[in-house]
Amino acid sequence: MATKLSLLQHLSRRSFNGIIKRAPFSSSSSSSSSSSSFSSSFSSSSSSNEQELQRLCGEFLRGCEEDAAEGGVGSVDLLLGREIAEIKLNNPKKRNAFSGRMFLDFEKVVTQLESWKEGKAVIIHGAEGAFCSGGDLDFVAKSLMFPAVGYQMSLFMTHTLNRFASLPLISVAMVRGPAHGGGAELATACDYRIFTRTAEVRFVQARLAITTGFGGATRLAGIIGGKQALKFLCSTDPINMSNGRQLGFCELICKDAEGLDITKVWLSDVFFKAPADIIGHYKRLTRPLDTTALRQRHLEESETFRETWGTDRHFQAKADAAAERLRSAAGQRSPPQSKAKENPQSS
Ligand SMILES: C[C@@H](C(=O)O)C(=O)SCCNC(=O)CCNC(=O)[C@H](O)C(C)(C)COP(=O)(O)OP(=O)(O)OC[C@H]1O[C@@H](n2cnc3c(N)ncnc32)[C@H](O)[C@@H]1OP(=O)(O)O
Repeated sequence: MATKLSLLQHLSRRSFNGIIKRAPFSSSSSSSSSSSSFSSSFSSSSSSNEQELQRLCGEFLRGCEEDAAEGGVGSVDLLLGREIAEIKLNNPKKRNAFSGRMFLDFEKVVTQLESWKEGKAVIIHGAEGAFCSGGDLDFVAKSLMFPAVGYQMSLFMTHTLNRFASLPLISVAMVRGPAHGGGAELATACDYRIFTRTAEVRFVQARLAITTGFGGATRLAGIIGGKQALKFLCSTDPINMSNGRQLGFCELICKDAEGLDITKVWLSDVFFKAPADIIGHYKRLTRPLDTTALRQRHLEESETFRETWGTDRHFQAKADAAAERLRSAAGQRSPPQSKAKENPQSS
């Protein structure tokens, strides 16, 4: 097994050599469609750190562009309404997992929202009965299983989610179905969460022998407190309709079919008496006092992620999790009588 794992890692490294060797990202380069807008929201420290962040994020995006050029699946769609924008994660065959193309799309959507002046709120949701199952495991296996590249992904997503969280809009994650791994982290980047009855937020990273990569641990602790966050991150237990409100993680629970409508009504009832610019001011005035410490913690989270990502232990845990999913899918498919035969006392 060890040889197999090392070989896989070697292959992953090779596939990213091209990306790592390419010319460093520069914010002035206009050739790359994705390199448009890294504002300075990640770190308030020196400009050389800022440049390094931009370089690493740019390298990650160029890898995503390659995936998109090779026909990578899925999209992140933006619908601008009069007061509310909707971001739809759209990769339903993979439970809206994030492909390279979707990482690219997401960054573009955040850039577009940064210049949307009329809006009051943004709702993020997933297509067809799921919120988001984290990173696309096929894209991850093909391209990312190398600590340096995992680190790029982590910096990129943390930075982009910080930009998203800083928008002068009320943000809501409308969670229907699974929000696992990076999907759970995405839900923590919103001001509020509304659950449907099937919502299941699970930080499954510990089972994969990795830590959170998109700033989710820091954010979860900010939402439900450090003591509770520690429990859900280590146990990988779900946050769902039975504990979500009590934890202060979600505001409301509604039927699956009504999720979007209820979210819009709730936004309008609670927030929309205020004009858009006043909402923007209050978003700014209610942000955490010590953003420098927060950013520092996010950087620490990305560095911890790099230590755990792409190790033999991670490969093994990922393979075990995949085998477990196959076993449980096969179990669900087997007819009830054969189960009864295996365990005659079960009826
Ligand atoms: C980036 C990293 C981070 O946090 O930093 C992460 O995100 S780590 C976390 C990475 N994510 C995960 O480990 C979640 C893996 N997925 C699951 O546990 C499960 O699929 C659930 C999300 C609970 C959904 O279960 P459910 O029974 O509803 O559906 P299912 O398992 O039959 O999945 C339907 C189809 O979607 C695919 N599928 C599901 N999740 C996927 C993913 N993340 N990447 C690629 N494909 C995925 C399945 O392989 C299957 O494909 P076929 O129809 O072809 O069989």
